[in-house]
Amino acid sequence: MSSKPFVAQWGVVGCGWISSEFVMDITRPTSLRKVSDVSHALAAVGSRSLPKAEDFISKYCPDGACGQKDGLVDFKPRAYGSYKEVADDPNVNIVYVGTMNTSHYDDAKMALEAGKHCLLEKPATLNAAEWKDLSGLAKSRDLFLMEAVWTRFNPVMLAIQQAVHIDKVIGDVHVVRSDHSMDLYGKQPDTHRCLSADLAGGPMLDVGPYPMVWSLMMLFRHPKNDMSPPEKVAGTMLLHSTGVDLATGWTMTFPKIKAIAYCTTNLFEDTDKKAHTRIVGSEGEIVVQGHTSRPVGYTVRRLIDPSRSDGKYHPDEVHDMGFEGFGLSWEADQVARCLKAGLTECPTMLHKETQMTMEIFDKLRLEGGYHYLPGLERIPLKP
Ligand SMILES: NC(=O)C1=CN([C@@H]2O[C@H](COP(=O)(O)OP(=O)(O)OC[C@H]3O[C@@H](n4cnc5c(N)ncnc54)[C@H](OP(=O)(O)O)[C@@H]3O)[C@@H](O)[C@H]2O)C=CC1
Ligand SMILES: O=C1OC[C@@H](O)[C@H](O)[C@H]1O
Repeated sequence: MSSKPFVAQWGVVGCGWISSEFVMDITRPTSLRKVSDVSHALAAVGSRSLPKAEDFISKYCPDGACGQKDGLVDFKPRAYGSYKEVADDPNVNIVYVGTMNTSHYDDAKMALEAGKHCLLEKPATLNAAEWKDLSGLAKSRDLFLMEAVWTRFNPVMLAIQQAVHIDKVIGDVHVVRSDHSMDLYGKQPDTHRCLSADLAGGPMLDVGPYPMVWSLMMLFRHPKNDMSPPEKVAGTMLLHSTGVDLATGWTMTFPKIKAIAYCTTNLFEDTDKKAHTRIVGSEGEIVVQGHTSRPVGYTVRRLIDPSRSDGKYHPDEVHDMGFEGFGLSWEADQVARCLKAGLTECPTMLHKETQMTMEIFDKLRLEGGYHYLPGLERIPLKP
């Protein structure tokens, strides 16, 4: 006899684009992805404007999420004209923060102080000091907190991790090259959230987490690296007239496994969707397809004779793993499992990985000359 699934009861704050993808993904039937241990309910949606929250619910989730459609809970989603009311709603046990970078810290803190778990969009905070404070607050209250780096939970990422770490299909991994760039410069106004200093824009904070996640999942989390942080991190940044970065590149070394990551991001070009991330080992390479944040497949290219450097490969092994939806459901399912198990952090997206990422971004920003406008950081970096 199958037992009833655990239901995560979500409250969503911010009625923008990614929040709409999130609620549509938690509305998709869990059976489509063969999940039966957890489910999702949408308890509340909050916006700075009540009519916007009402419109959001009627457009994306009038009947709630999959758990409501399956009759697992009996409440409907409620609309609120403030974020605080979402956190205070008794049906909400976890708040999804889908607001601007500049209010992530405040919105997550508000949720935690209301006694609610929190899934916080990337970049988690503006600096490492803010994240340290938030993660300490979550721990002290025995609450779950996670930065929403959804790519970690994508089955393509997990299949490649298995192929590289366990099945060793490319031998010893030595190089990860990963890019996430977007063609926005000169095509969007400087008020766009990715170009604006008021909104702490720039590609490093916006899409830099994706080259980072490929590097961390392949190298930092390599069993032989034993979660040792990169020994050396070096970067270069090109600044926009608004003060945010327009292009940033950084390298990270992992000497325990003789590996290096080359990460890049800019606002001048759209990343090549057929080869955004390349993982190279002693016996071949893996080339990832799709968006850097949303991989949909990968190709394994095995060297015919790994002892030679003649560039001759066996025929490509193509793994097409396309899926329906945006791809946030796996992340939501994993968060629900963590809540069910009473965890305060997710084993595959640890607080210390967000901390390390924020420290690297702080270093790249300071060395690159990207300084936030006064007052944006709630906890300023120590000089
Ligand atoms: N995981 C992923 O794939 C993605 C993650 N993101 C992340 O999600 C966050 C939101 O991005 P996105 O959804 O694209 O942005 P949108 O502009 O579509 O929406 C952001 C929402 O933030 C709220 N908000 C709060 N303060 C402000 C403000 N001062 N100005 C404007 N909006 C404000 C608004 O909600 P309201 O008006 O309802 O209060 C707005 O709708 C970003 O931090 C981004 O990094 C973004 C895209 C993809
Ligand atoms: O996280 C993201 O992924 C997709 C991009 O389009 C978006 O700007 C970014 O925030």
